[in-house]
Amino acid sequence: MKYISTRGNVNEIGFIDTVLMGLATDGGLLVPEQIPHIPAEKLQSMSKLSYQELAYEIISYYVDGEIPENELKELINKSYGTFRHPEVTPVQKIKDNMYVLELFHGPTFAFKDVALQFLGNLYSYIAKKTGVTINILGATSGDTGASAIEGVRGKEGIRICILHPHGKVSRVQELQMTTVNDPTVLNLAIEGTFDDGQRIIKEIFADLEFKEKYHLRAINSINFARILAQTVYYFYAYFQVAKEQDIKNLNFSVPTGNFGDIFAGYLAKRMGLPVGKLIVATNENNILERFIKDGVYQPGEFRGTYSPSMDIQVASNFERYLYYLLDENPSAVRELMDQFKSEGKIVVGEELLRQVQVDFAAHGVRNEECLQTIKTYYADTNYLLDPHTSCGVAAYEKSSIPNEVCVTLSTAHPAKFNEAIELCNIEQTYPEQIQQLFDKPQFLEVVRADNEEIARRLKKLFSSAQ
Ligand SMILES: N[C@@H](CCOP(=O)(O)O)C(=O)O
Repeated sequence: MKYISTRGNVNEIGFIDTVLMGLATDGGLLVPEQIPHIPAEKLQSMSKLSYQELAYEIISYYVDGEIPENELKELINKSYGTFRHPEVTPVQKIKDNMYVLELFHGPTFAFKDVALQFLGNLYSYIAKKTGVTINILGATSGDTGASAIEGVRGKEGIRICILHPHGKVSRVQELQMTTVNDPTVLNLAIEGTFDDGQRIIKEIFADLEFKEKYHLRAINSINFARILAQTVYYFYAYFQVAKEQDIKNLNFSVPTGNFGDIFAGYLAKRMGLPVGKLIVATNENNILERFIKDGVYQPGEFRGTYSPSMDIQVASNFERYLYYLLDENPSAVRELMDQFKSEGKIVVGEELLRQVQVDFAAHGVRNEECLQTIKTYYADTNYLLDPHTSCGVAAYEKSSIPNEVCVTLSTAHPAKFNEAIELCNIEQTYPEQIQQLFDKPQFLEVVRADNEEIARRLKKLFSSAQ
């Protein structure tokens, strides 16, 4: 399997080099040259596998022999051995036609653990095998940061710097990241939004001399390994629901900000999984909803919401989707991305929009609607939704397919977002791992959202001895 850039100016590379490159050197995103297609009979045989066995099958298509079978299996087993549920990502039926895929049973209680436990172990494996240095730079709107730190901390030869928007993540998200006291971990709280952080890291990655000199690696979903690991749970969910229901195509409602999680579902569909509609659930930061409904991709004004992990304007993985929408034509992608840079928007015509709407539906959930959905579901089903999952469920309810079977991705545990839960007058019990965070000291520095300032901090962190 070879990987290429959505913008067409990177020579094809293998899986490990793709992981190490993160953001493509031409500014685009790396994608497989050809998406593998899994025949129906093979899918049938996969349906009985455990999560770990299934992960091995799916991931192997993309690793394509670069990691020996026993080592890849070991890496996968180690990654999912840290999950609190034997099924890793269990599916719960909430009501007729409505399932929730619980992705929050990993160490930091968010779906990011599914990919970042894997990526942390993968980086460690690559470092040991090849001797390369792994210095990670990432941006978070709340969940990726803690999950990435948890995925790599204590692993020899790995250092990590995470930017988060100061005061714009939940209390628990902040504590999960900033109570880590380790010289190899640097938390910078930037004065700005997640979009500022994501822009800064992309600009720093684009400085190829700096990237090479300091061995910068990515943990955000710009790294294809993130998408790949997230693809597995779409297959797993499909197989679990198919055991209970006679389904042909299964719909998924996906709370999304950076378009990574839903792009993983799109990839699963292109691999042959019978997926119906992918419902894009956003909050009031609804650039993706507007694109899917009207074909106009244009950032709006930042809105603080109860689902801070989705407080995102510019969705990184949108470019990967554009690449497929534009028939894998890198020049067309380049042209649109240049237009986005110069004019601040991308507009697609009616024909392309029709294609978009074949695969996707969308709903942007208002703040009040998010809280109301938490309250209603708690009252009716006794199931406590976190505010991101609540957006997913609300988007499903608003879509035109409420009589078809749908799985909503539950991206986080409600204990991470008590700010919203307490406004619903619901008292929750914190899991022990979260409760203990409240007594710990914090380690973070507040900095200006300024490339030079961040680069200065990085040089210091990445030049220090481990
Ligand atoms: N919602 C994310 C934002 C970063 O997204 P990623 O999938 O690219 O890591 C977060 O919680 O940090």
